[in-house]
Amino acid sequence: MRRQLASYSSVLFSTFRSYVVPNQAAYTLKFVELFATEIEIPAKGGFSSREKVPFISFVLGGPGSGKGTQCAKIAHTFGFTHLSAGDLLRTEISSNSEKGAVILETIKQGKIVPSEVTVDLIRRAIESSKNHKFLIDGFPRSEENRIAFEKIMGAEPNFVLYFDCPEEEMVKRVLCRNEGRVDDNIDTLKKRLKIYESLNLPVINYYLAKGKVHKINAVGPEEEIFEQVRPIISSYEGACRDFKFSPVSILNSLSLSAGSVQMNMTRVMEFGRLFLL
Ligand SMILES: Nc1ncnc2c1ncn2[C@@H]1O[C@H](COP(=O)(O)OP(=O)(O)O)[C@@H](O)[C@H]1O
Ligand SMILES: O=c1ccn([C@@H]2O[C@H](COP(=O)(O)OP(=O)(O)O)[C@@H](O)[C@H]2O)c(=O)[nH]1
Ligand SMILES: [Mg+2]
Repeated sequence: MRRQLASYSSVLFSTFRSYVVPNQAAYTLKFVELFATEIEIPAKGGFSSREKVPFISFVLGGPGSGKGTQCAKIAHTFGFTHLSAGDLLRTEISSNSEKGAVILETIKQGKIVPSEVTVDLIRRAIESSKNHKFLIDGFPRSEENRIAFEKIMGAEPNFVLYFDCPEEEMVKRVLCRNEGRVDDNIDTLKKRLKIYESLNLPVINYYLAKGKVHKINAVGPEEEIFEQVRPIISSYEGACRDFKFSPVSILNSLSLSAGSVQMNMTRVMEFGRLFLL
């Protein structure tokens, strides 16, 4: 069972407010103690207060549904950083690293690269960016991917865009894509479509049940599809702008597992300070 700290917020706020404040330092200390009794500091991962608190959208849909095309438009119009998991993996292949050979073989077979490899590439890309709002395109591709991301990053997406496209249309687009990709051929595509149905749709359903998914009809001219996307992204603009420094963002970025509540202590301190200053 997983819980988000945000769900504790009302309890925490009321508990927090109930303290009498003789001075700020004592107040902060009490606040930290309040958390310290129930937290476990993760060995790695998560974002410290000195780092950014990322505002994250996962962008999902089958191969050829138009994720990359629409992400480019969103990034251009709204200033998101577009992180395509597939592109990150392809860059790793080009670097001729040991991992690259394994990734290439996996992609050729239309299979999913081990989660820790992909999450690590995404984490590095987020951490090395000056931006704080990200589109993560084509990830997570399986429940295992999703769970690994949430565990390693200590964060859930703020929302999910889902490009819903009939298989026939996806096949037509991928086979015409002409980007020289090793996996854009009918044999690999058939495997990718099967994996999409069996492993990726459950991720979309998971976030649907959490009310985080915006479903887009991906058939039609690119510009018309973007007109469906535009108001959705606009609706998050205020939240994005304020997100970086708001206490809610800090809460939202902390994902807690029952039994092993995980949190970065420095973020607790930051949270306390936000209330006191
Ligand atoms: N709305 C659309 N109608 C027709 N073709 C499209 C549309 N959107 C994207 N494409 C084309 O389809 C192919 C797949 O699009 P892409 O954005 O790469 O999808 P994905 O990242 O989901 O695999 C590309 O060649 C792209 O130019
Ligand atoms: O999180 C990811 C993203 C991609 N891939 C691999 O990379 C391929 C291409 O992914 P991409 O997102 O570029 O394909 P698209 O859906 O855009 O056609 C996939 O079929 C997988 O083999 C993966 O293993 N994990
Ligand atoms: Mg793509």
